[in-house]
Amino acid sequence: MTLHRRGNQFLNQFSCACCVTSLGFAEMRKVVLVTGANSGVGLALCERLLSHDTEGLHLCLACRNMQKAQAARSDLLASHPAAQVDLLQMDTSSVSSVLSAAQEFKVRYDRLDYLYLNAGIMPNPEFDVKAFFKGLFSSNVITMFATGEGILTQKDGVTTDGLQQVFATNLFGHFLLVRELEPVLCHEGRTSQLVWTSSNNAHRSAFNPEDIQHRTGTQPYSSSKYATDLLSLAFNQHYEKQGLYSSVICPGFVMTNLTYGILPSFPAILWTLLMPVFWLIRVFTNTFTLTPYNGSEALIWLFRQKPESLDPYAKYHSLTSGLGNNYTQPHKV
Ligand SMILES: NC(=O)C1=CN([C@@H]2O[C@H](COP(=O)(O)OP(=O)(O)OC[C@H]3O[C@@H](n4cnc5c(N)ncnc54)[C@H](OP(=O)(O)O)[C@@H]3O)[C@@H](O)[C@H]2O)C=CC1
Ligand SMILES: CC(C)=CCC[C@@H](C)[C@H]1CC[C@H]2C3=C(CC[C@]12C)[C@@]1(C)CCC(=O)[C@@H](C)[C@@H]1CC3
Repeated sequence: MTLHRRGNQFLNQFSCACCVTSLGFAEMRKVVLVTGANSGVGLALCERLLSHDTEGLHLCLACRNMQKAQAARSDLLASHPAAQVDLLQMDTSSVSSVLSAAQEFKVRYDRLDYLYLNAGIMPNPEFDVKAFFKGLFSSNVITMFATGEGILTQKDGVTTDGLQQVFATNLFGHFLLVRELEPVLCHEGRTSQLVWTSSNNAHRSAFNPEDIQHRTGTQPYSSSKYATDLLSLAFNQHYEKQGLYSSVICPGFVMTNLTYGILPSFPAILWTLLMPVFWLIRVFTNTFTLTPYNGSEALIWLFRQKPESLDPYAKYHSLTSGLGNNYTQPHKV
């Protein structure tokens, strides 16, 4: 009951926004928190951050499953033994878990320089084979491959807090996290960055401001990503004067647990056999980044930028050329 009330209280704050260590000061390592860091794009980002700057960073992996988190930490330390890598238990779909993780974070660290809001799900996806083949022979074929538009729907669930699962996991838990971490994110004389993993699949048509959780539709994933884009814009306005900057990225189409789940009956070997087809498609659409390493390009690119120089109205895309070269390109949201 109490949880429901707290959830609702925060949900009200959220709606408004959407509709428009142990480390001491002596140690000046930048603190980076990554959600959904134990696999896919999040793990590749951690690896690349450590390759970029092993000594200057204090990395904190926020994961719901501590066994997977330990495995990811061991992998990272195997290639970067001098790195500082901590774990934080957090389930972004649960209000109480996010609140206690944020509390724990504030006890452990007194600063947060980069917050990567990356955890995400696309549960019970349904792939419309008929629409896919129709799309293949239409003028929209490139858009279909770049965005997945018109060929994917999902069946959503409800969390124990009474929120829609996709909304809670992809967006609301992250919203709550940012609000709770304000004291470590907003510091005078220092800037911090929020970086959201959004998607090309974010469609305005899927988002209904009267139903921000997408209780009644079949595209909760698209809706949650569109709301992510809106929220980032709103955060930029809200935190402008406090030195906190927010950006959204799309990693492109990446082979990860999330995408394997789209065709669950497809054995892993078939995905591997399809790789030459995907490389060919990449010649026509540079959004087929395919590997988590390539997909994390825009995330690492943003890490290297001065946040003041970023366009708050842009979505930064990880792209891979037909020849396999990675680059980042902004497109207006
Ligand atoms: N793959 C793609 O083509 C694209 C992906 N994206 C986005 O990229 C992001 C990363 O996904 P990707 O790397 O592809 O997929 P993965 O499934 O590999 O990674 C998703 C990560 O999110 C974590 N996660 C899921 N639910 C929760 C939760 N309730 N609490 C905490 N962590 C959670 C997962 O943890 P666990 O291992 O425990 O499940 C995992 O670490 C997502 O936001 C996704 O929407 C956007 C566009 C394209
Ligand atoms: C079986 C063959 C030959 C192809 C399968 C194609 C689709 C499974 C695939 C084509 C474009 C992909 C895509 C996504 C999922 C898988 C596809 C539909 C996403 C929707 C995954 C999640 C995202 O956030 C989008 C950016 C992706 C867009 C492209």
